[in-house]
Amino acid sequence: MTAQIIDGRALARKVLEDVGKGAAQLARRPGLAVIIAGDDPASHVYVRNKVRRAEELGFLTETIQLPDDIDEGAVLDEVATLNARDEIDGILVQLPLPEHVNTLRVMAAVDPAKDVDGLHALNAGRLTQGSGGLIPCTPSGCMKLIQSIIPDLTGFHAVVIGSSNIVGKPMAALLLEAKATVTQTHIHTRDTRFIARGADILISAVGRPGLVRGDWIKPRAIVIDVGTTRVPKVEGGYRIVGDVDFEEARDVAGAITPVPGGVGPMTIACLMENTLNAALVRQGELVSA
Ligand SMILES: Nc1nc2c(c(=O)[nH]1)N[C@@H](CN(C=O)c1ccc(C(=O)N[C@@H](CCC(=O)O)C(=O)O)cc1)CN2
Repeated sequence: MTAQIIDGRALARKVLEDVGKGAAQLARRPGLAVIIAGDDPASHVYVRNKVRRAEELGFLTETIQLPDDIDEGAVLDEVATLNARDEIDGILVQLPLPEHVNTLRVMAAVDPAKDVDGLHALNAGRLTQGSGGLIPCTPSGCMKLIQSIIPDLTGFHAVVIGSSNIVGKPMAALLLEAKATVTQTHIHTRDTRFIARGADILISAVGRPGLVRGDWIKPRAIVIDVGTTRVPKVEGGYRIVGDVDFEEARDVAGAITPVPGGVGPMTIACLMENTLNAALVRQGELVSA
């Protein structure tokens, strides 16, 4: 058996098309501001791609580039300035931040109504209660990918490998809200392979290339690979690899996301969707994201 490949680029195009239509209805174009601190090359690629997509949709964009040695107070000042600007609907602080800057304090400073990353405690809390709010982009994209294969997840067993605030935890909350039975693993979990083998839907969000082997996968399961690790090539440059051993997995799984071209493009599309939703709420067109 060869797994169906879930095409993240194609699904992202559809999401972006809908976002474009929604944005065209607004009196004022959505505004997205991105803060990036430091010189991490991958972060710069992601930010450039986000800004490019936003501009293609006609959004107002602004990138605030800060040095690696910026102090936390200065980052908080930038966030406060953006919070106060009416034409900015969405604020995104690219992660990781430099080590000396406390990520949770910066997230807490973002106006929850403009928190298009869904990482403010208020939005994270609303997600666990199923009471709306802005949802982190990668898990939101994963849900769309999963539901493109199984629209109704009631009673399916989902296993989430990884427990980060940005992917693992919100992913588990979304799956629970969709009535799946959820198991979450973390760094101290014993025998992750055994747990993974029980999954109808397996999501790996760890950032360890090749962690998930073919014998970790239940036959016909849906496999969502969130890993995007840059591995240097001998001839120079790099390639992007996921957490899943794709060649082994495709012989066992029912459907699988590729890396690249799976979750990554959906992350950016869902950021655009969140920015539109934040703009709709702020312009009084929607009660809640
Ligand atoms: N504030 C945030 N920081 C980070 C997030 C996030 O959601 N919010 N997620 C990741 C990185 N990320 C977005 O910022 C991201 C990663 C990968 C892709 C993507 O499109 N990947 C492509 C390959 C791109 C390449 O060639 O490098 C793919 O998988 O097809 C988009 C966004 C950490 N930080």
